[in-house]
Amino acid sequence: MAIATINPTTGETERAFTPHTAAEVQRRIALAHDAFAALKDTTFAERARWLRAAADLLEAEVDDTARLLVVEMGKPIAQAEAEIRKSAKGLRYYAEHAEAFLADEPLSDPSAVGASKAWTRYEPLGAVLAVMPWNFPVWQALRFAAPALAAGNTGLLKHASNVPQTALYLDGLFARAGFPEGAFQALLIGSGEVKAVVEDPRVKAVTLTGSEPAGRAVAAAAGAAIKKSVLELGGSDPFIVLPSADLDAAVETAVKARTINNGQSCIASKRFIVHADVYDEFSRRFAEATAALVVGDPLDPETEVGPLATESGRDDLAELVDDAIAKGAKVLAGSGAPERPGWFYTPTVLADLSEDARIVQEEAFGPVATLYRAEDAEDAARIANQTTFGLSSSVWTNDPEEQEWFIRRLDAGAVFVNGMTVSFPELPFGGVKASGYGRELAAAGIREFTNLKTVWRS
Ligand SMILES: O=CCCC(=O)O
Repeated sequence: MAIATINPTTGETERAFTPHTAAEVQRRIALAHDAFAALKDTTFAERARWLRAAADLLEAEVDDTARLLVVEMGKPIAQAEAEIRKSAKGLRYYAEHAEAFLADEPLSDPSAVGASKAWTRYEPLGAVLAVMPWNFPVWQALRFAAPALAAGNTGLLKHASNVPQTALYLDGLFARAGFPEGAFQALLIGSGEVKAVVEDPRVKAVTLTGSEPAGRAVAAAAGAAIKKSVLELGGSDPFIVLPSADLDAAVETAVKARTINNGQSCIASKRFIVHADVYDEFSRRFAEATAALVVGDPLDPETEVGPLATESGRDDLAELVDDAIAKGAKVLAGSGAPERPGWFYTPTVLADLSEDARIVQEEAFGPVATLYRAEDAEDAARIANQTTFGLSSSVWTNDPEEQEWFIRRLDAGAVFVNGMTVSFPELPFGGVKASGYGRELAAAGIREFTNLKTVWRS
């Protein structure tokens, strides 16, 4: 795939980039390696000051950067601004908390191990490679960068090929904020070059947010080199509605949850599993609200759903829908690409899916919802757990026992009760099953790329 900004609203190539040469990649890895030697001896306070300065820059430049996001990947402008502000918040969060998260932890009774004192200490690892996706091109990269840099690691960003200008913006951000040269750099390379970077002895670990095949390839390379990896892969998150739920809130949130970011979020609710007692009403209202969404130019503040980010993404989504319809699915709203330039897909609701429809198992990365009728809570949990994914989940019930039952029963990295699945700097983020392993954000996220060193003193 070419490294280029191709505007999804028009289909026009706005700017193309020459990939970094092998020599330039080597130079950048060396710089990241050398920068680590400097960064690991800086204090938490110094790194916190630079993280706050980076947050200030993000906020001051939000208008231009938000437009860049819209041009590169098509999300509605207000959502682009919100993403940048959330990223600034993430930087400030680690500026505030990194030192406490990585504080030494003494053993309360060192005599139990024959020591006068024993403790654990978190130390940074070195240069970490981050392979990041285009769907939240600032937030995803910075939720890696903030804890990594706060801990004293350096970062190398291999961003998605369709967001090169965002990658270059982030490449400059941390140096402008005061971090040592080389602390955070972008590599303009294709996915074929990633394995060699993972294998480079100066690169100590890798994190990837992206597709399952990409995750398998990167994890295999990291495993062969005995390096730590964190994977955040796809999801086909369930949104479960039970009879005691507040239906108004559930319908409103369901529409937002499925179509935020033009339907391209790993933790978007994708499968709507509704108890038979409320199925007819929920599905009617959900389909009506989906059909009423304003689809259009993402730079227009009235637009609720813009184009998909890539032509291939739009075509893959259309294939999934066509396959489901061919196998008997009922279309309650939308379906098909509208007649206009760019990579739009009409927000769609499908019901009565055949078990062998691909969309029942595969992730629909766009504004397409599937509806399932559940006979009871047990049936709802069965449907929710039937995919290979396990990223997040949302369950709507006002019965406290039912809430607790679902928290235990859902195979997912997170359960949101009566709310939309969202990431927060304060909460760990990650999945189980084919959605990946390891955690980003919160204390767990900063500890992933550290050496937990045990110290024993006689
Ligand atoms: O695409 C993954 C979700 C990103 C997020 O909302 O943090």
